[in-house]
Amino acid sequence: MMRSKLNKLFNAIGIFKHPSSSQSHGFASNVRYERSSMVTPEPCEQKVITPNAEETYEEWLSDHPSALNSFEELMNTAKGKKIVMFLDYDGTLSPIVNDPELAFMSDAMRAALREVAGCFPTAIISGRSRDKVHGFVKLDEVYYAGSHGMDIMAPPRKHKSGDYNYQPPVAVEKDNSVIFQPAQEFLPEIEKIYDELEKATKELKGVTVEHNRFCISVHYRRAEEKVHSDVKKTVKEVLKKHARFHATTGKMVWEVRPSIKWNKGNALEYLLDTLSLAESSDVLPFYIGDDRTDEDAFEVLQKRGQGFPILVSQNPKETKASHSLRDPSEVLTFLLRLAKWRKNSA
Ligand SMILES: O=P(O)(O)OC[C@H]1O[C@H](O[C@H]2O[C@H](CO)[C@@H](O)[C@H](O)[C@H]2O)[C@H](O)[C@@H](O)[C@@H]1O
Repeated sequence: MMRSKLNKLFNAIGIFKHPSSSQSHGFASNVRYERSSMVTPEPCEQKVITPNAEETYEEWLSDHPSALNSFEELMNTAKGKKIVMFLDYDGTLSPIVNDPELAFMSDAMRAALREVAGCFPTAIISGRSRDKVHGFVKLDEVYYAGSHGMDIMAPPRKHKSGDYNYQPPVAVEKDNSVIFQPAQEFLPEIEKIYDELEKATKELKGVTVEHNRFCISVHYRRAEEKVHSDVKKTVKEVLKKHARFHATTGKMVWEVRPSIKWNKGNALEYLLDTLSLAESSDVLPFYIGDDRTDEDAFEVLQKRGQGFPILVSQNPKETKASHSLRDPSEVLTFLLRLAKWRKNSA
């Protein structure tokens, strides 16, 4: 009720067009290929500007209560359940900053994450390359899925054969872990696209291209507003030559990715499976994320009817998350409370 009222308001004032999230949803028993397409949302952040933003946020909170204020309630559900913690990186574990290379995680956040990972299986599912996010987080007790879930370092237990029709070209054991990379065959073309994007954006001041291994980010946070539409045109132009790829929008970024039906939601399911928890009725997954691509994982939890999808946002946003946290500092508090709860209940 409240949500639909808000949506009407947003539509009426022409802001906040929430796209269907980046890839198709549900648990893919196969990795399927999608027709290449550019998504249509404008390359801008989901900003909500209202005369009385705080009041609107309060209203939104009644639909997506703070995970901190609801902590006791959440933990009542958790009793006797196996908690698994999934987290996004940028905007969740680290604050959004102008330079993507400087999105460091605080020592306090690292310590909290280490605590949580000592209590529950913990995974980070990021749009960044797996190596880069590991470089920021620097914890070996956490599982990492990079490139929006297209590059997973899973626990040292192979998924049950037969669950996935698609087998990656290479599933290697490394440091006792399994690497799952459903988009491996796209790598040579990704290199070409990266070079083309670098060349095509060279003259666009403030625009940078980030190689995320199985996807590429074209950042325009540091570009003047008048350049934003040129960025979109450039990305579109480059993609015309690459029919097996498409682009989605994030926070001041275009993300170019292979058109396969594999997203953060699939990565979440895959990791649950490797933990032997996919079929378990007493698993309780949490997923905390701030961006559109996290909605795919929220939807998986919603469909499973298990666990808590938590959106990190200071603004009202349409989301499949059940709960919310305002910013990474609230994520930190939440992680600390969770670890403390575990220790007290053990
Ligand atoms: O899935 P995530 O871990 O949230 O990654 C999504 C993108 O995050 C990064 O970009 C965003 O954060 C940057 C640093 O705060 C910011 O400068 C940028 O404007 C944001 O879009 C990352 O650099 C991208 O490659 C990821 O795709």
